[in-house]
Amino acid sequence: MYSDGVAVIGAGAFGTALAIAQAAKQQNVILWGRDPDTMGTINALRENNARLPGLRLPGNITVTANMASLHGQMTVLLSVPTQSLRGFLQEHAQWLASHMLVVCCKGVERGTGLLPEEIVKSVLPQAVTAVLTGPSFADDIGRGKPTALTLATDVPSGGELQETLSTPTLRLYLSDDPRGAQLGGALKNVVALAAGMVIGADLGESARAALMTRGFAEIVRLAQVQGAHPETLWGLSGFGDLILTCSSEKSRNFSYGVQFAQGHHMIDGVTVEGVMTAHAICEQNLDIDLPVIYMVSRLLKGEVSVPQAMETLLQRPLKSERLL
Ligand SMILES: NC(=O)C1=CN([C@@H]2O[C@H](COP(=O)(O)OP(=O)(O)OC[C@H]3O[C@@H](n4cnc5c(N)ncnc54)[C@H](OP(=O)(O)O)[C@@H]3O)[C@@H](O)[C@H]2O)C=CC1
Ligand SMILES: O=C(CO)COP(=O)(O)O
Repeated sequence: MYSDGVAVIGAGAFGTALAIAQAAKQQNVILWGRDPDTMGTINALRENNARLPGLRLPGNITVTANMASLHGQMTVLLSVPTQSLRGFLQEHAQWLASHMLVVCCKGVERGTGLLPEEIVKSVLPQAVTAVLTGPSFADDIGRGKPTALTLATDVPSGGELQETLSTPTLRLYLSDDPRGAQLGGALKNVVALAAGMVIGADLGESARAALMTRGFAEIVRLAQVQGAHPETLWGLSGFGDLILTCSSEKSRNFSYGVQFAQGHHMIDGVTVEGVMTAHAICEQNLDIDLPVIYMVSRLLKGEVSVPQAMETLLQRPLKSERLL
């Protein structure tokens, strides 16, 4: 089942890295991107110099902008930004029906509050799906540095998929909680924005640790209310990814937060998933205590400054340190 190879959809940094990693294992890998000129350049250079410079694409990666290259029953890794996922699926639904669709993006859709796998199911109700998430920078994965991720799925063939996608350096742990895994991956980006703002505003590393911990409490709280298993969040897709993203300037979410606090804005065209995810959570008007997540959305909208946000958070009534 799904033994006709691996295709990666989205020739951004992550999609390119996943294709390179899979090329170490699979005989043939397809890397699909929407723009024929861009894909032509990537193919000619055998490098995605715009999104993942310095990494060579092995010869067994077919670089294409043609969805007809997908064939048989493939394992398809969906690596387009969350807010673009629905548009992509609607445009290309006819090519996707027979394949196992593995969602690799991290976020919550604005307007619907849906997680990526739910977006897939809303466009393609019959789709067989899984979620690949956890702590991993594209550059690390592309360079074959050791990485451990969560593969979360309800399908009985999850173990087979785990075998298919694991490589000697990419170690996948199986989970039966796609919802929890996706909430961890989406919400850690919002906390990473906040952590970046703390560092950018020179509020100190102690403040960052406090924010990460209380942000994690919010992630677990929200995930539990939304039907996830709290222990999923203690794993790679939650706690693991939170640590990575809040502590490295390689993270675009963290870096965006740093620059935001210093009055700069990152260039257009850079994927910073936490921005839309923060707003997507807020617009759901959930009856859950989420002070950090809500504050990030207000900061990004310009409703409060970083010093005002910190003062507001510090002045909240004192409480017990219960996680849930
Ligand atoms: N980079 C990383 O280290 C990691 C990223 N991720 C996740 O992977 C997802 C993708 O991120 P990443 O690859 O880094 O982002 P990038 O900004 O590097 O690339 C995004 C890619 O998506 C393409 N794209 C955007 N909209 C569409 C669309 N409607 N149809 C087809 N392609 C589209 C863009 O094409 P174009 O160039 O034409 O605009 C671009 O190639 C995100 O959800 C991110 O959170 C997860 C783990 C690690
Ligand atoms: O998801 C990631 C690491 O696991 C990548 O983080 P950024 O999107 O912030 O770069």
